[in-house]
Amino acid sequence: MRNGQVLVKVPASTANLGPGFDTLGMALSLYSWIEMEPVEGNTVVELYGDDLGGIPTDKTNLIYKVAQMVFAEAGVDMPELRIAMYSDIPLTRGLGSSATAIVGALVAANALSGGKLGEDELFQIASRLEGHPDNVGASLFGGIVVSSWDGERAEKVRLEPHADLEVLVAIPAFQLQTEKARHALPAKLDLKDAVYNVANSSLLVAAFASGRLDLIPFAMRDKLHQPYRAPLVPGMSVILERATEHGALGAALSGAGPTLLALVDRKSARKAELEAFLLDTLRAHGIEAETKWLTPDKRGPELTAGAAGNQGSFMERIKGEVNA
Ligand SMILES: Nc1ncnc2c1ncn2[C@@H]1O[C@H](COP(=O)(O)OP(=O)(O)O)[C@@H](O)[C@H]1O
Ligand SMILES: N[C@@H](CCOP(=O)(O)O)C(=O)O
Repeated sequence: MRNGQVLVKVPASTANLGPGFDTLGMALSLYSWIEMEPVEGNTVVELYGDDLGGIPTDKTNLIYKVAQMVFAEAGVDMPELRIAMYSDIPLTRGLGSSATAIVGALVAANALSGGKLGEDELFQIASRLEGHPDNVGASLFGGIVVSSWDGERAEKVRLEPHADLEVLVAIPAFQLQTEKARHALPAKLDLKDAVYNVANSSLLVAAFASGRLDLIPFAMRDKLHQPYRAPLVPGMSVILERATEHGALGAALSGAGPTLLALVDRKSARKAELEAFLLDTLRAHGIEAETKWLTPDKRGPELTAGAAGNQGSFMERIKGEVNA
């Protein structure tokens, strides 16, 4: 067991990117910070940030439970822990907050147990815990991650995002549990719709891999999950249909929603128009939302090791990075 603290900065993620349900993920420049250190006495979980209300601060916390799994897997005795977390990622909005917590806990606990588990082992555990590999893959490897999980093993290829890709998200003021949005999906699909999605998801991956941003408007269309989730997010159908008329390369529900996401060419002169279109459309459907301009995160988790009993508060240690 390593002494001292470890601090991990983990990116948020957007899953699916339209047609790539449970397969495509992209890391985003919106972050959570998780600090972990073994302590004498009892485990404490400190949560900072406006949006973390309701998350348990005892040993039922997801981060603690994931750390427990890592220590068991690495064959190391479970220590009592001090866990601190600050997050700029809104919870339950389709920006992969649960994946971020899982990945941050895995990376931090693995570092404390001497780095016994490799990246692939962490990816397997994370996919199993999350139940799909798209968000955890993006948060763990950064960039755009194409993954496939058969219920036992996940494989992935990471793609470097195009330098001109920018991302606009409109985050509605209401929460939507991923589980609820998964229950809105049908048990069976029409063959025509399945073919449509296989084709578009494959084309989208090829477009990302070859830098063909011009193919995004065509390839980002989906018939597998978004039509069924549309009733859960008023205004979503209009945004998905018409965002390209307002300067987007393509638009999608981010993960299971309710956040809506538009891919944009960084050089576009129509960013203000697009942002107004998203906000006005949601407002016309009775939904207040907040927009953020983001970029794809290319680094994945960033780990810093500090000394035990570091001076200053957790927030002082990450100050300067938050909202940077
Ligand atoms: N830091 C955290 N500690 C504990 N649980 C968390 C943390 N972050 C997220 N979660 C759990 O994940 C849930 C959100 O996951 P989910 O419904 O998949 O939405 P999303 O991942 O899109 O934000 C939260 O309601 C909470 O239970
Ligand atoms: N592929 C999943 C992605 C869920 O992402 P989240 O960020 O909403 O948790 C799905 O579409 O259900």
